[in-house]
Amino acid sequence: MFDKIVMIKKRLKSFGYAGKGIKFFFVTQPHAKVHTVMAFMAIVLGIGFDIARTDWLAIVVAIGLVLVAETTNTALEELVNFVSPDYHKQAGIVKDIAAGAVLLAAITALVIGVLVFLPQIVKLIQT
Ligand SMILES: Nc1ncnc2c1ncn2[C@@H]1O[C@H](COP(=O)(O)OP(=O)(O)OP(=O)(O)O)[C@@H](O)[C@H]1O
Repeated sequence: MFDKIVMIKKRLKSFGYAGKGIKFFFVTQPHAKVHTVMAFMAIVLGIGFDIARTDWLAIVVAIGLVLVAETTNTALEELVNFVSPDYHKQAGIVKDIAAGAVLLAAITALVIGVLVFLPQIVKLIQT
């Protein structure tokens, strides 16, 4: 019983650390604000067009994918800045690849957004 309480406390502490990381991301990264606005717009459009459940799944995955890529990119940038504050070719490659991952996620999200909302917008224009 006591062991279980200790384990639950440890889990809760881990959530706290993760929350600190997410807070750092949203407070320090200008890109976080851009993604938040984009996600908000997608949610408003989804509600406005009353999109299907499967479309909501795609939108939620797209938003999550971009946020996961951006937070991971931020973590890698912090790590690189810590271990290699001076110019180093490999440090640059790590940052470039992490930035590339964000770009890939953003392009995927854009394609999902077009696939979900473009037919709705065309329908709206035609009516
Ligand atoms: N220590 C380094 N050594 C070599 N090249 C680096 C180093 N730091 C940054 N670079 C190069 O400069 C680019 C931009 O790095 P920077 O840290 O400014 O990232 P950023 O994408 O502008 O991040 P942000 O604006 O979110 O802080 C990297 O993608 C990399 O090519």
